[in-house]
Amino acid sequence: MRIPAPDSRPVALTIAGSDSGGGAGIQADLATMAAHGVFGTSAVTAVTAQNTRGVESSHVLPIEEIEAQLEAVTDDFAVGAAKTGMLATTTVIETVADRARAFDFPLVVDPVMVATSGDRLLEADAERAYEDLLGEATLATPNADEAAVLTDVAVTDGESAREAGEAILETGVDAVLVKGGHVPGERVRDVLVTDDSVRAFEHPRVDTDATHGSGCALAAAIAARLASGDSLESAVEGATDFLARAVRYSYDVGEGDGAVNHMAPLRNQAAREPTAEDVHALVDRFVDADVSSLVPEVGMNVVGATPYAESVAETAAVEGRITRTLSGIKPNRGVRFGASSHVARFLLAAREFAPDLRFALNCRFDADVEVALEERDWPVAEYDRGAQPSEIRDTEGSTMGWGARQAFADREEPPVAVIDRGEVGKEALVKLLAADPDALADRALTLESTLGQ
Ligand SMILES: Cc1ncc(CO)c(N)n1
Repeated sequence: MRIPAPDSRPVALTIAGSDSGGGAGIQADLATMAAHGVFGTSAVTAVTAQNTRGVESSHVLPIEEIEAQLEAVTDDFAVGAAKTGMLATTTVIETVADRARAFDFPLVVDPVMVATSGDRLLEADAERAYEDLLGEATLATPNADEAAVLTDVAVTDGESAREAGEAILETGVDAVLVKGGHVPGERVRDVLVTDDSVRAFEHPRVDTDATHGSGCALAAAIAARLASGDSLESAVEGATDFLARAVRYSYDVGEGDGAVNHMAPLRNQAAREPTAEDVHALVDRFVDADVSSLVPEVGMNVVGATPYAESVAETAAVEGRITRTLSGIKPNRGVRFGASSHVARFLLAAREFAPDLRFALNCRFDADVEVALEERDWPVAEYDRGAQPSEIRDTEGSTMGWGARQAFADREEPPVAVIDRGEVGKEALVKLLAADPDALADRALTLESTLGQ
């Protein structure tokens, strides 16, 4: 027999409704907790018949059954934090408020009233019951609509968010996160208000309607992080970052708008090693094929982004680049995450337009390369460094983001090669991009053999 190796985990609890569609409610909360390395327990308040299009019907469990679940969980597990979602009726809210008096762990209350689809999840007039529950809570996470119902303050900007947060603090809750998802604007601003501080957490807005389950995921992520020992501020910071990625890489499921991707951050983490191996294998292929004729003076780099990469630290590349030798080419050091700045930033900026692009490299560029590219008849774009406004160069500190925007914006088909003709002191280069390593290798090797003809 083998000895067991038990895995000890923080425990979190969700008190919420079931979403048969899987994107919100209990299902979202447990997935989010699992994605945070936290063991998730649950007390189901109601069962909804729901999908990505809307809520068909909803059945509230008998109050004794909700209490029995709360009792079963808190009696046995060392719960580190809890969250509430759909509580459905005044009676359920009051029961949870009553139970919460004995909780010795933080409680996050997401005052769920209406689903993203527009369907009600709380009986009419039950909103007032939230006051008692909030009095027992560590954090409330209202969106602008919920904040307006709870306070009569219309949340339209940072100032009104603070005002609404302060009004909700009157219930006795320790902190309020007034979410900005429903407030129009280029950036989403979630404002955390406590008795002695106000702090905004900002993210660029993702142009999507696939936000089903976003509020559930955010509150569950905060609870999971609190259960793991985070401070409130760092739990909110980590959870809003988590949600930003879950929204950008939403699940394309169902006929409706789709749901947030609770697993994107975890899958991204898990993809690091295979991504680094892909870069390694690409470098080996290029060394074996001796693509010297493609290697620029500054050296070539080969970059691989994890599938949900958002930063240079999530791209693998060759440390010290690949350079020419007397007998061929060689990578100067190993493959490491964050090793490329130039090509990695270009790839990340290109992913703002074509998010499936994951691999890129930079090649030498001259008139022969240009002829070879023309012969292949690939979609090719270019940008002119000289045309870059100096303010952008100063604020972004690099030409890569701007260059990618020039090359990718307003095109039907993303380019597979992007020419940078350089300028005085900047070598001309062409960058090749692809969704998978084989496509990148094929393009590089095809370009190399076309050049050799
Ligand atoms: C069960 C349930 N809880 C919460 C929400 C809010 O998105 C939903 N749609 N369904």
